[in-house]
Amino acid sequence: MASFGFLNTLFELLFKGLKPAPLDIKPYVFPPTTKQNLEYADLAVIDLSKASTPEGRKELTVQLSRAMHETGFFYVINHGYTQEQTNRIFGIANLLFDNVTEDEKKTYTGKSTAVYEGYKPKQTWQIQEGVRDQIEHYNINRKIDRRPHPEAVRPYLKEIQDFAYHNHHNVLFPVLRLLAAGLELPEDTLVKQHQWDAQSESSVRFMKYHPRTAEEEEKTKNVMLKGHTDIGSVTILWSQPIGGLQILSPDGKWRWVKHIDNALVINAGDVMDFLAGGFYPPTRHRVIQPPEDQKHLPRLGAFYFAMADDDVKLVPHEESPVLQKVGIKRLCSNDEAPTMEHWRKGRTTAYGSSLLKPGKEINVEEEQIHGVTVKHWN
Ligand SMILES: O=C(O)CCC(=O)C(=O)O
Ligand SMILES: [Fe+2]
Repeated sequence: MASFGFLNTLFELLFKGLKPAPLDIKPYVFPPTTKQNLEYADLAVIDLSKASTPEGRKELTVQLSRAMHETGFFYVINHGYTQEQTNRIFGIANLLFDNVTEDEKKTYTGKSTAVYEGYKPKQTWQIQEGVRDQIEHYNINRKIDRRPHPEAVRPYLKEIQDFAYHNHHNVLFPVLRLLAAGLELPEDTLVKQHQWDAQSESSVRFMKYHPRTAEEEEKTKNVMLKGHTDIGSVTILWSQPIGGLQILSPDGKWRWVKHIDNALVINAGDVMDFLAGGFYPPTRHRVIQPPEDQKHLPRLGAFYFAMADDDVKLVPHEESPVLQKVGIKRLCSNDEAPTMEHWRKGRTTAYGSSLLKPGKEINVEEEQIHGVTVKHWN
């Protein structure tokens, strides 16, 4: 036995000696936050570390369900990733845009119109007056080995997989439990509709907004990503210092979302509206040109877009005592309700390419997806 131990140690020493140095990446340096005085939205800050005790969960349920019901956006802090881990994810994200040739990007560009996979090149979406977007994104299903990925990120796939897992289990699940508790439903009601192992498109997305020409800015009135609601149930946005994200407050005013170091910005999408019978409405938001002192900089983002499992029928949880009290706001009848898969395909295929019709409200355009009116804000 002893000699085996010795051989093992010798082997390990030799092997370690031959192993390449740990792979390092150029750290992504976050630019400074804006010095401009902007009108910021007043958003609740949820300390997720409190979710580990029953008393903490009680407190968070009230705080979070009110934020989701009234504002639709909130911050999460103490989510379990350190600032260093977050910085590293942004460093890896940046490789996908800066360290991959245009040719290789073409190879990994998503071919499907019904799901985002791989790259979405710039200029695929209509914004206004013939101007198209300057946003690149790279979308990765949480089961990251479902597709191959560009060479530049292959050494970091484990970290991207861990990132997806962390978003799903350590952020999405606690949030879904608190949202269910806010509807007085069993804690796991929404978690069961978002299973890690189910067929679903819950995905990581890295995005890069490139600065635009003065003409593009003028024609779009500085809108980089039109006002919209998200397709899925919950969106987790990893806060980064370049401004531009705005939410439409209930008083009809667009307000900026302020950056908080290593915080998450979380919002509900259409699917939460369906499942919660209107109690957690999807938040209307957009991205405009960053403030004066940042507008020359590219804007890098990291997100987790959670969707329900593909086979989930998007009907409200009528059994909720809260919904029975306040009433259900239906988007369609239960008979006509789409499944998650139908909704995703309908929304993704139409996004940025369908012909929008003027809506009833000013500056609002509309389209019909599976008989449900979807609005876009200018
Ligand atoms: O870039 C952002 O801050 C928000 C992006 C967004 O709203 C989206 O991709 O749905
Ligand atoms: Fe969005």
